[in-house]
Amino acid sequence: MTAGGAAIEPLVRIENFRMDFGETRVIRDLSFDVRAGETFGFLGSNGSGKTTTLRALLGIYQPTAGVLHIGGKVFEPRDGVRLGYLPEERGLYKKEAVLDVMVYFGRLKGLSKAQARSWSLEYLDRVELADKASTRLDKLSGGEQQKIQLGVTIMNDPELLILDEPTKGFDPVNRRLLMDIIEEQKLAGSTVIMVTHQMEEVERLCDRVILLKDGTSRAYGTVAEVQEQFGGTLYRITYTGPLPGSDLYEVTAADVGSADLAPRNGADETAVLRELVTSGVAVRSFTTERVSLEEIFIRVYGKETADLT
Ligand SMILES: Nc1ncnc2c1ncn2[C@@H]1O[C@H](COP(=O)(O)OP(=O)(O)OP(=O)(O)O)[C@@H](O)[C@H]1O
Repeated sequence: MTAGGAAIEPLVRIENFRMDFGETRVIRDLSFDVRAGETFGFLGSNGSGKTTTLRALLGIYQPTAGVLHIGGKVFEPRDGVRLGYLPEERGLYKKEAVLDVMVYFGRLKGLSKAQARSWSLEYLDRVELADKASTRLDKLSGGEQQKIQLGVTIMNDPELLILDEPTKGFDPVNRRLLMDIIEEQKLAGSTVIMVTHQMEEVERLCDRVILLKDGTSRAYGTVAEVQEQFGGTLYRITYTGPLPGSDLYEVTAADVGSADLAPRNGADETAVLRELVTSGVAVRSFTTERVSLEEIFIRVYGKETADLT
């Protein structure tokens, strides 16, 4: 709310979005918003409709029904917010030299040739590709090409950065480098929408998230709120002896002598511990952990979904 009490229009607003491809309904009824300045995690299993939603938001697909607005209106490429979009399908002009391709895109995005060149050289240095400036793009590895594509995406200092699986196919070191670059964009004030399957990236970067399932929202809110929706905490125990089932907890992970227990039916730490001891489990350690997004993801999309609600 503003000081005067008027609601602030979110930068992205999606309301009652529906998307059919012929007879197939991919998005059923999806509503969420993305506020200016936040980093928003767009999560869901393969084929749940994330890319479809982004394409409809950017006018690549015509929605079957619903409102998809950026900056209060339907997106128009050359009008409105400055956008950086890293699509799921990658591809740049592969027969040209890296620096030439970057400068070309910089010019398309409104930079002068000198600005595009100096920005690109600095970026190439940052992503450890300074020695590849004159190399043809198709001589670069897949990950190296992706670094160039991310550079092209962010070089116009976008107000809204939409990244469809930005770190897909990267090794851990380069993934961290890419995350650092995205975080810098966030700190510089960009609004970021990020599709990712990497929960540690979400926990590191995202202010709010949505989990898409069966064409609609399964969970939505800040990372802490989503964790709370899924019980908030779990109990990690080490023990000896058998571990019986109980109405007070669900075993969500188990190894030899250790297990994670998600409380059920309103049980708290004391109730779960008492239940374990009463049923003869020799508890060696008992700690309370915050349920991770990874765990939530598995519960929503894995075979235990039926036990959730
Ligand atoms: N143009 C299209 N015509 C028909 N079906 C489509 C089209 N585009 C997407 N789909 C279908 O819509 C569903 C959602 O696809 P989408 O690419 O949006 O999923 P996603 O959540 O981005 O998946 P992933 O995580 O695997 O990238 C899939 O079943 C896909 O086959």
